[in-house]
Formats: sequence, structure tokens, C-alpha cells
Amino acid sequence: MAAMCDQTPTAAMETAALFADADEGVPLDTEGSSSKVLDKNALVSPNDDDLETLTDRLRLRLREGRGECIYEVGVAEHSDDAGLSTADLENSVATLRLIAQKVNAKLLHLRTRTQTVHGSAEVLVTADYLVRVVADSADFMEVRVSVVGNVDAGKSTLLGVLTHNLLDDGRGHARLKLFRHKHEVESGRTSSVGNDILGFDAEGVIVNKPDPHHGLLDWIGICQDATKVLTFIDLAGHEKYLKTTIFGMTGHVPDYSMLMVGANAGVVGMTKEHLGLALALNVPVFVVVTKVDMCPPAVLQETLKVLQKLLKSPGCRKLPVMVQSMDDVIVSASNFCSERICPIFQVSNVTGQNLDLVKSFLNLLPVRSAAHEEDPAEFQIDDTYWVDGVGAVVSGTCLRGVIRLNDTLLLGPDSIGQFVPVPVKSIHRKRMPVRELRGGQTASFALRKFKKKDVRKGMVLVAPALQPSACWEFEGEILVLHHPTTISAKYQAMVHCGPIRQTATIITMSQNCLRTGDKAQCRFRFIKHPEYLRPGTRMVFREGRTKAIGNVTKSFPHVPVQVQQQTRKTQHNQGGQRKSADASGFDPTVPNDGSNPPVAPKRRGKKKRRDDRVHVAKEGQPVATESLETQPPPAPATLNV
Ligand SMILES: Nc1nc2c(ncn2[C@@H]2O[C@H](COP(=O)(O)OP(=O)(O)OP(=O)(O)O)[C@@H](O)[C@H]2O)c(=O)[nH]1
Repeated sequence: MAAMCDQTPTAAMETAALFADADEGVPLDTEGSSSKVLDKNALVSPNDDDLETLTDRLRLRLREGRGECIYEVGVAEHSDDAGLSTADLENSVATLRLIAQKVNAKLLHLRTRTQTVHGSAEVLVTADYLVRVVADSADFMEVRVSVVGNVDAGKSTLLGVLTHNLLDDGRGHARLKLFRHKHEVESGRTSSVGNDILGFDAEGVIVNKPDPHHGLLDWIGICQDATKVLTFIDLAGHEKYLKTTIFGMTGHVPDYSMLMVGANAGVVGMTKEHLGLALALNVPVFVVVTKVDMCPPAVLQETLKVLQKLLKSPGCRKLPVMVQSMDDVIVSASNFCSERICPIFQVSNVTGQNLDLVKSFLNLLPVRSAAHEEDPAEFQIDDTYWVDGVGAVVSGTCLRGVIRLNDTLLLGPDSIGQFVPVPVKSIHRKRMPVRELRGGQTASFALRKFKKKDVRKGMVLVAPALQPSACWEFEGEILVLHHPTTISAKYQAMVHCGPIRQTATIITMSQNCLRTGDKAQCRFRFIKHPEYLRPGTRMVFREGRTKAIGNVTKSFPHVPVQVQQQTRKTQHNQGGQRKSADASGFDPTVPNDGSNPPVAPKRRGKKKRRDDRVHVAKEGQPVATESLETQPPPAPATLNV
């Protein structure tokens, strides 16, 4: 908080506003300021009014970029007119520095370009600067990059090299900094979803300072010093961990994907699978070809040729761009989100070749996810922990809205589709305690009164205003990317949708059967428990080599048993004619729209004891609930939908 205290209240408020969502706040068109088109000389010698206009304009651009933007000095807006004399460029940069100071931002020089005027000896110059708002020590911009690629492509090694500022020895030295499990150290293979962070300050300097003795990273220190923090989601390359890798891609909400390819091995194994996954989830991809130090030039050229052909193929429709200079970095980073381009880097983790280009590119990657601050808060859980002395801890991503300390959120759905209120007593972003969390940011919450078994990946914490409901059934529009024969109703496979990973059955389809390449509207039913699903979310439906992708189009809210019983009681009291539900909560009079829980198979033999689970009914106070044995495995085949 020290830096926060250094700032005047106005500067701090200014900073907070600039980090906020681009949609609100700044007057876009204050008469004569934001609407005025600036020419290339605008920064050369502005008067006081012009300075105001320029400051407004910069403020707006910083807001649009969620705290940063690339400013082209000496270039006119909306025209090709560009280039200043050296003296005018110097004056312009001084003006830019002045207005940047006014909005509490710093400059980083990216490049200077010169051009000669046709038919004369005059030289004109332009310069690109990164303008980035200085964050207070409790805030930072956040970008998530998933790291995918075939086994041994050098994923963990590159992350070790980047985050610990060291070089590899070619025998697995750097990756040791990242492995989370003993068996990973022994086998040299990543098997879980790993996280590591790389912090940049407002001037683009890396702030990671690993402990010289045990090599550990001080996450809190990095977040305090950094203005922008990149989180790498290190995923497994081996096919046997593909399920975990898909979970990392869907559940951890990456903004970008870094596809790693070993120069000598080429496009092999899981490379295409991982690329396809990123494309299916609409995550922009860039490629890093590693091990160029040990690869014969002919093999490297062949790898690059195959890679470019793959990226240009009709399935990918990307535009490969070889990144070999700072110019390439700037062009690719600034057009990465909007264009179809796919930057390709060639690096060595052993000699360090081209790593500076990768670092500059990472520094310039724009914040991609919008905060949607006006929406009710929605936080999806991608991991759960038990911390002695603290209790259950859940981590995940806030998709929209703002979560503040002492807010009350609803946690769920539990195994019977219910949501329970949870007061927010602490929020940690990258292990650093903070007071609030905004859309697009990741964090963890301690849920003191909960046991670890009460929380699971795929649950959500949402604002009560959302009135969340869980669903057993949902509709999705899918495209079958691969299936050896035909898919028909009753087919079961794993649904990956956000942090949800559960087997579901297709209960109806808009076609009789589906083959590779077919598109269809399908109705699915989860087999274990209801889930919270938001229409519009991307989904992957997969089993063995079968793969389909698509969107959730509709979810059918499930009404928890207690609510159904209460409704029926009310209806009974009001003289309603409806029949009462059986012990399972299944009501034959309720149309099977997915809200009706599945029919319980008749229990034979000894009666099982009641489940001793507790539920939190009010403000974190645990109270015993009714029997929770009301959700038997659904029997989709017998459902008459
Ligand atoms: N010579 C050389 N070796 C490298 C380079 N990058 C990685 N390696 C070596 O390649 C081997 C595999 O690297 P990893 O980082 O474990 O590969 P990975 O992609 O993370 O593999 P999984 O975690 O199993 O998916 C290690 O022995 C590294 O030392 C490089 O640029 N040059």
C-alpha cells in the first residue's frame, strides 16, 4: 500500500478509473476535445487548451486499453500523414511525457522510424511509445497465457527461464523451478495445471526477483511491484493428461495461448490437438519454436514450413508472421487480438536467442477480457484446496462484475442444485490480500465454515441478484470434428464447459445421427449432478478420439426438491389439484424440461443411513438439511423426452 499512500487521492482515483472497464466513466465526446481529429504536429507545441484535449484523449485511450496503449508520436489520426523533424519529434515526446504524468502514467520507448522525403534530403521521424498507468501496489493488469504443445517441446523450461531469469542447461534444469509434484520432477513431465507469474512494471521492466538461495518466486512482492502481471497456465503435453489440459484451456479462461513446438521434433503428437483446442475456444494463438540451438538448419526450415502450412490451412485460416525484430513484435502485439495473425518466434532456452523478443511481446499483450463492472458478479471455481487453520479455499476467475470484501455471494450448485450464501471475508489475488476483485481477474477466497468436500471445481460464486439456478439438462449447438462412425441419441461423452467437466448424455438431437463434419442442436443431460451453465459459453464434447465443439444455447433450470415441495405445499394450501411428488422429488405432473430431478431407482436391501452433510443456510451458519439422497444417477435412456 506504500505506493498508494505516495499518490495524491486524485492520482489514485485517476489510476483506478483508468484500470476500470472501458465502457463507462470517461466522457467520450466532451465538446471539442475527444471528437477533434489530431494531426501529426498535435504534440509539438500545444497551448493550454490543446494540452487539455490531448490529456483527455490519452485518458480515453488508456481506459480503452484497460491501463495502457501504444502511442505513435508524429503520426496523424485517421490519415497516412506521418513524420516530423528530429526537433519536432523531441518536443512531441516531451509533451507526451507531460500529459502521461498528468494521468499518472509512464512511457516506454518501443521504436523510432525514419523516412526520407521523396525528392529531397530531408529526413522525417516517428516514434512509438508504450504508455502505461502506474498501478498502486494493490492493483495490477492481468493477462493469462496458457502454455500448450507436445511433450518435451520445452514448455516448462521456457517458463522457468522467463520467470526465474536464467538459462537452461538442455537437461531439464530450468523446469525444476516449476514442477509441483515429486513424480513430475522424477519423470520430467508436467501432469497438472501449473501456474507461474511474470510481472512488468509501468516501464516494461520485469520485476521477478527469484530468491537466490532456493529459487522461489515471491508472488506478493511481484504483484506489489508490477503494473502488469502475466499468469502462465502451464499445461501437460502428454496425451494421457489431455483431459487436464482441456480443463486448463476451458476452466482457467486464458486470454492467449502459447503453442510450443520443438524445432527438431516438429509438428508432432499433441501439437495439432492443442492448436485445434485453442482455435475452438477462440483463444488467439502464438507459436514459440524452441531448441533452435540444437536443430540443424534444414530441419528447422522444414518445421517452420509445416507449421506455416498448418496455420494457413482451411481448418485454421491464420496468417503466420515470423517475428524477427522489435518492429515485428510491435506490429504483431498490437494486431494480435483483432486480426487473424499468428506470430511465430524461434528461440533457444539454452543460449537465450530471441528470448528478448518473446519478453517484449508478452509485455505488450493487451488485456483482453472486459470487466463488465455493471453486471452482477460471477466467479467460476477452477480449483479447491484445504489450508490448515484457514479451511476450504477456492480459486478461479471472476468473469464479470465486482466482488468486494463483506459482499455476500451465493455458492453452488451443490449435489442437489442448491446455492448457499457465503460472506466474502477475504480476497487474495496471486496470494496478495486485496479489497476487491473485478471481471477478468483471478483470485482465491477462504470459505471458513466449509469442508473441502462441500466445494468442487465447476461451482460458482455469484451475486444474489443473478438468482442462479442449476441445470441437469441443457441444449448446445455442436459441430462434430471427429467421430469414427456415427453419434446417435444416448451417446455419452465428457462435457468441458468453463470449469465444468462432467459426463453427459445426448438425449435428443436435431438429426437422427451425426458424422464427422455434421452440425446439430443437441439436448444433453449430466449424469452426476446439476451444474451452473451460462448460455453462450463454449463447450467441448469429447470421448477418446471423438471430438465435438460448440456453444451452450439454453439451460433448463432445475428446481431443488425443497423448493418444489414448498411450492406444492403452497399450491395445496391454495386448493391446488396437483399430485404430490414421490420421495425422490420427482413429480410426474411436472413436464420434463430438465427442472425435474431424475427418477430414483428403487432401493433394495438395507436402507442407507442419511447423509451427514451440512449446508449453510444463512450467513455462513451450518444447519442440517433434509435428506440429500434425492439425486440418484439419472436414467436418460428411460426418459421420455
Ligand atoms: N537444447 C535445448 N534444450 C531445451 C530447450 N528447451 C527445452 N530443452 C530441454 O528439453 C527437455 C524437455 O523440456 P520440458 O520443458 O520438460 O518440456 P515440456 O514441453 O514442458 O514437457 P511436458 O511437461 O512433459 O509436456 C528438457 O530436458 C529441457 O532441458 C532449448 O531451447 N534448447
